[in-house]
Amino acid sequence: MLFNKSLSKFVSKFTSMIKAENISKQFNGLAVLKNVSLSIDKGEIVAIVGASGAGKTTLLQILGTLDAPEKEHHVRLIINETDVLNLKDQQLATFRNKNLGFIFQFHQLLPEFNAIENVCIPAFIAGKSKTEAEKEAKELLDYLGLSHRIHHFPSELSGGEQQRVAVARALINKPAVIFADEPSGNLDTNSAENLHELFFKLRDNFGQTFVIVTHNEELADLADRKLVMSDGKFVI
Ligand SMILES: Nc1ncnc2c1ncn2[C@@H]1O[C@H](COP(=O)(O)OP(=O)(O)OP(=O)(O)O)[C@@H](O)[C@H]1O
Repeated sequence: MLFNKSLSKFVSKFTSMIKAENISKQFNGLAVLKNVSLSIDKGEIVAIVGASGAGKTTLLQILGTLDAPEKEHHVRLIINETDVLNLKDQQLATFRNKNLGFIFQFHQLLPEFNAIENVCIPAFIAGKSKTEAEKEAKELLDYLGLSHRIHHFPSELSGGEQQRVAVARALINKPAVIFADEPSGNLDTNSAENLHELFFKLRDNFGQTFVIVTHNEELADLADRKLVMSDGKFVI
C-alpha cells in the first residue's frame, strides 16, 4: 500500500492544517513580511502569487520551518496540531522530516546518486530500513511514471523527470504538507502541466495539503485558493 489509508481519513475540508498568526520578518532592518496571518485547511491547495520581492519565498520558508519569524509577542505557527515555534532544533528537524515535504524550482537532486537512491534519502533519515525505503521509493517512482528510470542518474534524466524524482523524494515520508517554490518554473509547458495535474491527483488520492509559490498563472488559477502578496502582506 503506497499511502496509509488512514491519512485520507484525517482529511476534512474544515480542519486546519496550518495556522500562522502575526508572522513578520526583517532582513538587515528591512521589513520583508509584515504581520502576516493565514489559515490553510487539510487537503487544500493554496497558491501564493505576487511580484518579485513581495516576500513569497520568505513566507514559504517560514511556514516550512526552514527559517524563523521575528520573535514578536503574538506570533504563532501551528502545523498539523504542533506548535512548531516552541520546538527545539532536533525536535523541529524530526517534525520536518516526518510531516513536511519540499519541492523547489531547481530540484537539488544529489548528482552522485541515482533516482531511487535520491528518493530513499529522507526515508533513511527517518530511520527506515534499506529494504523498506527502496520498496516505497520504487512504488512512488512507478506511480509517477518513472519505473524505467529508477537507476538513472540526474544527469541522464530530462528536467521533467528530475522534477518528478524530486516530487517522489518529497513524498516518501508521506508528509501532511508539501511546500513547493516555483515547482514548474524550470519546466517546459507540457512537463509543467503534468506536474500540476500530479499535485491535484495526490491531493485527491492521499489528501495532502499543498502550499505553492508560483508565477504560473494557470497553476494559480487551478488552486483552491490564490493568495496575492505585495510588499510583505496579502492583498487579497
Ligand atoms: N536572506 C536574505 N537576506 C537579505 N534579504 C533577503 C533575504 N532573503 C530575501 N531577502 C529580501 O527579501 C525580499 C523578499 O524576498 P523573497 O525571496 O521572499 O521574494 P519573492 O516574492 O519570493 O520574490 P521572487 O518572486 O523574485 O522569488 C527581497 O527584497 C529580498 O531581496
